Amino acid sequence: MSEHEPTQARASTADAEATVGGDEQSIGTRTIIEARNVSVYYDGEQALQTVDLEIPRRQVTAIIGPSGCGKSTFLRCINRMNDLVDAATIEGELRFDGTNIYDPDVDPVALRRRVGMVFQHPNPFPKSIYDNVAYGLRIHGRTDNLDERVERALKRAALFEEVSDQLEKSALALSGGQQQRLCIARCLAVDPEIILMDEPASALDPVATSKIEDLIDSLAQEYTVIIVTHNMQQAARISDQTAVFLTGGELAEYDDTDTIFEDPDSQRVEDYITGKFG
Ligand SMILES: Nc1ncnc2c1ncn2[C@@H]1O[C@H](COP(=O)(O)OP(=O)(O)OP(=O)(O)O)[C@@H](O)[C@H]1O
Repeated sequence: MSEHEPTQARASTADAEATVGGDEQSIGTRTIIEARNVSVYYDGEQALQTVDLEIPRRQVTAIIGPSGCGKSTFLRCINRMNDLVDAATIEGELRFDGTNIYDPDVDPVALRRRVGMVFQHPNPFPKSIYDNVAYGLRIHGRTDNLDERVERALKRAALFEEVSDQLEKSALALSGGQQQRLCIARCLAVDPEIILMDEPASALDPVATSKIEDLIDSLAQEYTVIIVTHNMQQAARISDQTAVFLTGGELAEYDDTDTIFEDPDSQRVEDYITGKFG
């Protein structure tokens, strides 16, 4: 399928890199996130069940499943956003480049610079377009060549051409799709390695959605993208791997996207994919 050609090309690049430097390095190079027995509880109620999952670098991994099955919970584990939820407790290990991000000496703020996040509803600050993108750079004290950094982030988010002559305009005056690409630019400005996206296009119209999908495809050349989506066609179009969570927070199946959609292992996943429930 032609839609999948770019992803196949990315997979080959990752595999080629993975072979550099012997076995140990090859595993470390290809896998960026490794979840081992990750369980999450909210006030003692289990929302994720002993999830084991390895996410490869510089590819798009989709997380799908019915409402309430723990997709966002898993995504929020990867940048420790669940730390901000008092009711949440997490068990197991979640390794980022081999380091357990829940080790006591890991600084969640530093982690969140490396693992950026984009939410369902675009949430630009009530500031100018420029100041939105510069925000994280200023917080992290990276203000040298600020104009260049802002421009680069806007270009990477495929927004620069549309806003280059109005950088001082309020971000809130942009369309919903532009606001979402601005939020992606804000996230990219601080050079993350992973971008978490929680239904980034579900509040957008089809044209804006298609722009976000094209952008995700190009971002995966430089970044690891992990996206939660309710839209199965979207997962099939843009992702290399798909993880299917089912009710109760169980990871039912995880495989190449083509396999999940064309030849899933279990009847339950097939029923979900074919819309029998969910
Ligand atoms: N802050 C919270 N406090 C208590 N329970 C929560 C909290 N966040 C999520 N939950 C519960 O955890 C379970 C998983 O929720 P989560 O939002 O991760 O699911 P989801 O698959 O992303 O759902 P949706 O597709 O509807 O967004 C649900 O039962 C939800 O009610």
